[in-house]
Amino acid sequence: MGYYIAPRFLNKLAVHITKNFLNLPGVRVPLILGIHGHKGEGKTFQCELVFDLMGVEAVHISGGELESPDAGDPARLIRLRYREAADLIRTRGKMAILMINDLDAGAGRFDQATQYTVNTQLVNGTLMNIADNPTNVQLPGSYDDKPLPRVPIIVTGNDLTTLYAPLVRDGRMEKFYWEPNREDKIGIVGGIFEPDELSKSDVETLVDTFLEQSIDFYGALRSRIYDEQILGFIESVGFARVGKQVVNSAEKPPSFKKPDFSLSHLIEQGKLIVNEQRRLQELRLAAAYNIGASNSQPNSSQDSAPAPTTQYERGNGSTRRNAEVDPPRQTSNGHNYSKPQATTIDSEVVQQVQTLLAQGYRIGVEYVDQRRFRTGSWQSATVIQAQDKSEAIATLESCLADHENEYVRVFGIQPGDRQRVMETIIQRPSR
Ligand SMILES: Nc1ncnc2c1ncn2[C@@H]1O[C@H](COP(=O)(O)OP(=O)(O)OP(=O)(O)O)[C@@H](O)[C@H]1O
Repeated sequence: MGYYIAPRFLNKLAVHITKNFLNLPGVRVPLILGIHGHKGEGKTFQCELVFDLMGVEAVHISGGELESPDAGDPARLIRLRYREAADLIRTRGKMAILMINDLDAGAGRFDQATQYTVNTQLVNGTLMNIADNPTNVQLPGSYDDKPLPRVPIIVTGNDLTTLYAPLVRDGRMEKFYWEPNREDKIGIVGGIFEPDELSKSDVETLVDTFLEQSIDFYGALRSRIYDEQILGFIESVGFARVGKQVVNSAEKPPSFKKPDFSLSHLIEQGKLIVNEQRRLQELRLAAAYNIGASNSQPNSSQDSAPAPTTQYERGNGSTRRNAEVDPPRQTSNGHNYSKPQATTIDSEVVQQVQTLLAQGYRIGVEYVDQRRFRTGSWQSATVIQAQDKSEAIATLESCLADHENEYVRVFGIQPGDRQRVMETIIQRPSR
């Protein structure tokens, strides 16, 4: 496969790395480069391509390593890996960097309801400390007074605003928002399909047909084209024997003839993948399961109304409607629901809010525009702290007004483990 690196990406990374190895008089160079943007757009992959091209040694940490049951472990790991990279520079005389993938997944705070753990605080603090003193990074229990070479740090993430704000300030972290434009996509997709001899115009048509899709989609599409042949192979060997044939087999590995990489076939298969994405977005089975789970909460308040068990869809335009909501109802213990006030919000949503508040949940609100809806890149609008239903509904109404013509969803945030329940899309843009 002919890998293509978008020139903007290459330039940004090459300058950041090189600048950190130069001694520019009177210039304070940020140690960290934060590459952020939507998922699957090739942030990590292209970093690796740049490291290969430039002969840079990369020492990795992934976001998943930044939590641990033992407080302090991840911060120690960062210092350890930083010193490993410094050692590579010293002993091999090569450029080396520390690469932290998906930093926000490990050290971010996704909404006001998620708390910093001791580890996330320490990780943010450690990175700040290293950015301020890159030549003096010590491990607990020992002190090395020999200054270290400076090791540039590259972090990737979807939303770096979830990190501790002083860490991302300009002196410490240079930011690079990566969103490939049409030209970048044509170059990258051309590289992905290079072995399949797709013409330039076919690549352009493919990109234009699925312009909203991330780079990841095209890799998945290429892999999917092989599915028909693989199924043919499984059927020829037999479903029961295929395991023996492909794992530790003495026989020659199967070979496949070149599948149909015609443009029309690619578009047809691409549409199937898009349909699957759409179903995933719209079905939201997890939300339905959560609703079921929250219904069976043993300690749910007696005053709370039964939670709706299914999601509902809007008709045309928006889910919101002008409604004088439900009349007061009486619970089994004789308590009245207070009569809801007139609101522009659908009565089911009002009831959902009431249920969540009664069960002690906080209410998260997220929004996303039409384009990002397809990639599932929801952003936090607010977490409603109000205990009082009218106040909560008023906040929700103002959120809906702020995000008119965008998707808006609400969900309950369980106290303690902060799990989401009853996630429901309450507004959809009118097209
Ligand atoms: N330049 C490229 N050439 C070929 N394939 C690429 C290129 N860039 C990305 N890809 C494909 O896209 C996939 C996703 O890329 P990558 O994991 O780097 O995305 P990301 O932006 O880091 O995503 P996330 O934010 O979810 O971690 C890769 O596994 C690869 O298949």
